[in-house]
Amino acid sequence: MGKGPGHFVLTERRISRQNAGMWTLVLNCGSSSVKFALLDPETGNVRLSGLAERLGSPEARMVLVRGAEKLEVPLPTGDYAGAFEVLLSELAAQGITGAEIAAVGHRVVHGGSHFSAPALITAAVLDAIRACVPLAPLHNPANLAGIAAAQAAFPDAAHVAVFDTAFHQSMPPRAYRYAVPDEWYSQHGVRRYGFHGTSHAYVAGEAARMLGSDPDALQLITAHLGNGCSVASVRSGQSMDTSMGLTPLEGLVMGTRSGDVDPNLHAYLAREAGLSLDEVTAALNGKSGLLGLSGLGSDMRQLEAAAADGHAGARLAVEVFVYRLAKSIAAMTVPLTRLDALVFTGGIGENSASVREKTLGLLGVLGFRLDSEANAAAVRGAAGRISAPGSTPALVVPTNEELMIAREAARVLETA
Ligand SMILES: Nc1ncnc2c1ncn2[C@@H]1O[C@H](COP(=O)(O)OP(=O)(O)O)[C@@H](O)[C@H]1O
Ligand SMILES: CC(=O)OP(=O)(O)O
Ligand SMILES: [Mg+2]
Repeated sequence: MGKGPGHFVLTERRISRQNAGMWTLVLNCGSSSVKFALLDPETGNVRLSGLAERLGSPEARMVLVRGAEKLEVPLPTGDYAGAFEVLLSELAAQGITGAEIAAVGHRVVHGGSHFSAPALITAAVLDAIRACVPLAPLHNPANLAGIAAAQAAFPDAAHVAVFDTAFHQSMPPRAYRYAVPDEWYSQHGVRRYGFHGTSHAYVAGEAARMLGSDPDALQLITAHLGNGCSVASVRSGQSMDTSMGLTPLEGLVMGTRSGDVDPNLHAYLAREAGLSLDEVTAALNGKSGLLGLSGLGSDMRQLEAAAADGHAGARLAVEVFVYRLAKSIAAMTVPLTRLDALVFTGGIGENSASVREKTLGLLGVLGFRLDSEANAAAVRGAAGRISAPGSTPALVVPTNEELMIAREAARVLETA
């Protein structure tokens, strides 16, 4: 383990920070992409960030962002190891050695019921992440491969897993239990886990700052609307309920995911269309949602433009997306005694004034009235209140999962 100045010294049970001011690398390894950011968890200052896409294909490439500069690098091997090699040489080019990376914070999608907080990655933690592979077959294997590649590339750093599910471990049984045979829960872990916890927690904290309130006194609904979408009910800084479930397929309409459907769908399509379980599951995850409804694409920007041009499928997709979102937001009021604010975040929540306007338009019953000017201004990273005076407050709060993961990783090191 690292012993030089500026390293975290890892002993079996203890870690001590020898030198502040080191960098934290945040990694979000998906099935075909790696997102990363090198930042200072105290200031949030991002030194370098990037995205490696189309891994596993000959077109694999990495886009590196240094300040205002963007640079595209091909990845001939197309794998995680190749992506880390490019990252290491880019760090070296910037005068940062791997040894200056004190911690690597890994986004891990599914932690099951094992984790209600981030964890220093040990053999036991890796076993627990592996045990959750059947619950997240698309996400967790990629997270594990990313951890292995990063441990090889940055052997002296402390590696910390930050789980999407952890924040939602505070949900009570009435929110996380499904009405199914008890042994499915007790023997197979069939329950609601919820995801995007890092983002829901971050924007709830930022909303409290914007409102000038104590987070412990606030009752919020947070809507994370990216490629994956979920809403959460957050009371006193704790998740009380959320729309995603056993897996990230449940709940809202998403880019390519269906969200809620009738649970008889698999059996019906097997009988009527001769589809296998795997084929239906793959279509519900990859060919449904905005893509399935529009027949055009999964990208909200593209669909809004096509809808404006009169494309019927795009119009329907946006309409169903918004209707289902509003319905889920209404459902998230149930654990609350009042609603202090609704918070929009994620690529769609932070940028689509039109989705926000339509959603609040369906939620007049909850006391929402839009401030159109403020709504139009809250785009491209601008935070703000988009509700009119006297309305139930609605806010736009840009998420920053990377900063939250970096802070969580730093917190694990400080308390270990
Ligand atoms: N200006 C915009 N107007 C509408 N939608 C937008 C805009 N900018 C980004 N989006 C949408 O945000 C979504 C991606 O969200 P993002 O949070 O970046 O995704 P991810 O979940 O992959 O991190 C896409 O549907 C994209 O079209
Ligand atoms: C868990 C999940 O849905 O993540 P993402 O939105 O990154 O796909
Ligand atoms: Mg995102």
